[in-house]
Amino acid sequence: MALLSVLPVSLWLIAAGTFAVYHAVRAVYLIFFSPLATFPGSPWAALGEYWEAYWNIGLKPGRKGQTLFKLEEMHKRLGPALRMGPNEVHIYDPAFYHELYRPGSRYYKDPSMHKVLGAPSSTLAESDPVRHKQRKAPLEPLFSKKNILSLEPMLMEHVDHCSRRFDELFAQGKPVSMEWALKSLAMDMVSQFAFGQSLNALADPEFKSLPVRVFQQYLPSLHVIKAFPFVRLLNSLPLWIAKRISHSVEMGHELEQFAARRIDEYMAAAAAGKPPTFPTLMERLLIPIPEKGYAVPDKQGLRDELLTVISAGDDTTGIANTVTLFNIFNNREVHDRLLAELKNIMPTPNSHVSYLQLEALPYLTAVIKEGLRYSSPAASRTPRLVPSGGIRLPDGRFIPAGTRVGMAIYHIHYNEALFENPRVFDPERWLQGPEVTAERAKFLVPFSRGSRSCLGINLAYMEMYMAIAYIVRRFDLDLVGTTVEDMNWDDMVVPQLHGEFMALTKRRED
Ligand code: HEM
Repeated sequence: MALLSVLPVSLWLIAAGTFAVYHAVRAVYLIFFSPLATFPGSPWAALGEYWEAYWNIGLKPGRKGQTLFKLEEMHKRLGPALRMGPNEVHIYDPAFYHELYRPGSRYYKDPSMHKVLGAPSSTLAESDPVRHKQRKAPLEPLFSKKNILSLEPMLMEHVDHCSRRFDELFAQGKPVSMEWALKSLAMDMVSQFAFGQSLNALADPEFKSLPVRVFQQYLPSLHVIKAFPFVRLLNSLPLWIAKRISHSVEMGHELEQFAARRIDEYMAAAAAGKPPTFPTLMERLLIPIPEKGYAVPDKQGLRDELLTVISAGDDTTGIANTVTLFNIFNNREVHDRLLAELKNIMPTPNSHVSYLQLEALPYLTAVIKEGLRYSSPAASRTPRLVPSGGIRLPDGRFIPAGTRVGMAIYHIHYNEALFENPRVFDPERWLQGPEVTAERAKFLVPFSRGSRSCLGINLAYMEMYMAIAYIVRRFDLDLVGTTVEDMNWDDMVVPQLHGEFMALTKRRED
C-alpha cells in the first residue's frame, strides 16, 4: 500500500500499459510470425504453459493428466507435428522416434526441464553428452546384466516377504491393494540396491509407508511445478508450515529430506563397519573414476542421484506389475496359459527357479512385453532440443535449431498402425514368429532408446519376471470389485489409475 501511494498514478498507468502492450505484441508474434507459426495447435499452447497446464493440472473435474490424450486426438485431426509451446513442437510419427532417440543422437535433453525434475545434478537430468557420459561411468557397470544377476537372491527375499504379507492379509480376510503392495515391493528392491538396506515398505500394514506415499503423491505435483515453478520453493518451508498448506507440499518437503537422511544413515552405517553385502549405488557413487572424468558429487549431487534412481525405479516398475497382473487375472485364457507354462518349470507353488529360467519362457516373456506396452509407465513426452542447422520434416516444414521437440512413448505403444487393437491386452502379438516379433519389437520402447534410455532396464526386467512369475504361480488372485474402468489412468508423470486393483490373495494348493 505504501509503495502504491509513493508512486504517482500516471507512473502506474504507464507501467501497466507497457506490460499490456509487451504481451500483446509478444502474443501476435508467437501466434502469427514465429518460425513455428506454421504448425497447427491451440493458440494458448503457442503463448506459454497455459494449454498444457489446463489439460494436466485439473482445473476442471476430469481434466487432470489429459495432455497426452488430448495430443493424440489433435494429432489425428491436425497431422503429425503440432505447436506445443512458444518454442516447442510435438511429433506423432513413429519413423521419427528412432531419429530423435537413437544412440549418439544430436538431440540433447533440454536443460530447462531440469528445473521441473528438481534434481538438476542427477544423471537423468544432465543434458550435456560429455558430462552425461562422465556421470554414467560409475552406474553402467552397476546396472549391467552381469551385476543385476548377482542381485537375484536379494530380489527373491523381497518376493518371499511380499508373499508372506499376502498370506497374512488373506488369513485376516482382507483384500490387498495390489498397486500399493507392488509399489512397496519395487521400493524395497530399489532401496536395497541403492543403499544396501531396504526401506522395509512391505512391512507396512497397508503397504502405505511414507517413502511409497511420498513418491506416489509427489510425482503428480510436477505438472503444477512445470506451470508455476515458484511452487517448488514451498518444499523448502519448515515441515509445520508445509503441512498446513497442502498434502502435496508436505510430501514435497518429505522428499527433500528423504535422500539427505538416507545418505547420512548410509555414511553412519559404513563408518560403524557395516558394509553392504553387494555393490550398491551409494558405494559406487563414492568412488572417483578419474580416467573416465567421474568425480564424486557433493552432497546435493548424491541426493539428486538417489532421488532420481529411486523415483525412476519405484512407481514405474510398480505400475507395470500392477497393470500386467490385473490383465492376467482378468483374462482366463491368458491366466491359464501362463500358469500352465510356469507349472512346467515350477511343479509346486513353493518351487524356486532361477531368473534365467524364467527369462527363457516364451509365454511369460510375451506377457511381460505386452504388460510394458500396455502400461507404458513412462508414457509422457520426453523433450529434446533440435541440433544446430535445424531439421526439415518429411512434409518440408522446417524446425529451427534450439526448438524443443518431443514424442511420447504412449503414442507409439497405442498407435493402431503399429499395434492392431492397441487397447486390447494381447500377449499373442509377441508370438507371431521371429520376423514379425522383431519388427514389432522395434516399437516396443517403454525404456526409450538411445544414449538416454533407461539405465535400470535389466533390474526392471528382473523385478517384473520374478514378481509376475511367483505371484501367478503361488496365488489365485480373486479380484474384489475391480473393473477394467478402474485400470483407466491419467498421465500424472506416471500413470495414475482411476480405481484400485483389490484382490484376495489365496494360496494355490497345486
Ligand atoms: C518398468 C520400469 C521402468 C520404465 C518403464 C523406465 C523408463 C525409463 C525411461 C523412458 C527413461 C528415459 C527418460 C528420458 O528420456 O528422460 C528412463 C531413464 C532412467 N531410468 Fe528407468 N524405467 C524403469 C525402471 C527403472 C529402474 C528399476 C531404475 C533404477 C533402479 C531406473 C533408472 C533410470 C535412470 C537412472 C534413468 C536415467 C538414464 C540416463 O539419463 O542416462 N529405471 N527410464
